[in-house]
Amino acid sequence: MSEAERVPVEVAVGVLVERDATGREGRFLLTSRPEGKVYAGYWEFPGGKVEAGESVEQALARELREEIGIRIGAAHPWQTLVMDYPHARVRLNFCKVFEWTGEFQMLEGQQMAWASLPVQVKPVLPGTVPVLNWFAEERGHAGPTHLD
Ligand SMILES: Nc1nc2c([nH]c(=O)n2[C@H]2C[C@H](O)[C@@H](COP(=O)(O)OP(=O)(O)OP(=O)(O)O)O2)c(=O)[nH]1
Repeated sequence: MSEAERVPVEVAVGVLVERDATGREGRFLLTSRPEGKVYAGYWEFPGGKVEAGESVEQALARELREEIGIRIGAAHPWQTLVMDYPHARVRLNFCKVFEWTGEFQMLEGQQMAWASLPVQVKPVLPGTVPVLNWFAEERGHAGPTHLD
């Protein structure tokens, strides 16, 4: 099958963003991919594959509970992006999340980092780079968005 014909796997991705009292957006949460997964150790936004019968929002709530131990409030659909990796073609459904409850627990042995631009943790996953560019646009950030 050619690249263009591969049906994308739907992925729900949570972009947790801190907001101040005026609603201005601040730091966002990055997590590292656990050992044993493709791109282990690369930094991304938490999330995972949508299972049969689930909506993106349901998948996101489940993944964030399973992976980082929190319960989320509303998921706000933000951007979508299809990425072709050698291992899979994925459609990333990025949702912003501003409200959650519970303590963060890295239940798969990941690491977490509250980040702002330019992101200091590395390496970042290829699918993370466009998100940093969207943040840069929204925030009027000029210059690099992450370290190489
Ligand atoms: N979670 C997440 N996945 C991303 C991001 N950017 C990106 O390209 N991806 C890709 C990597 C993977 O190919 C796919 C997500 O699959 P995954 O392996 O994390 O999903 P999962 O937790 O359901 O994993 P599994 O049950 O199959 O082990 O999307 C991102 O920011 N977050």
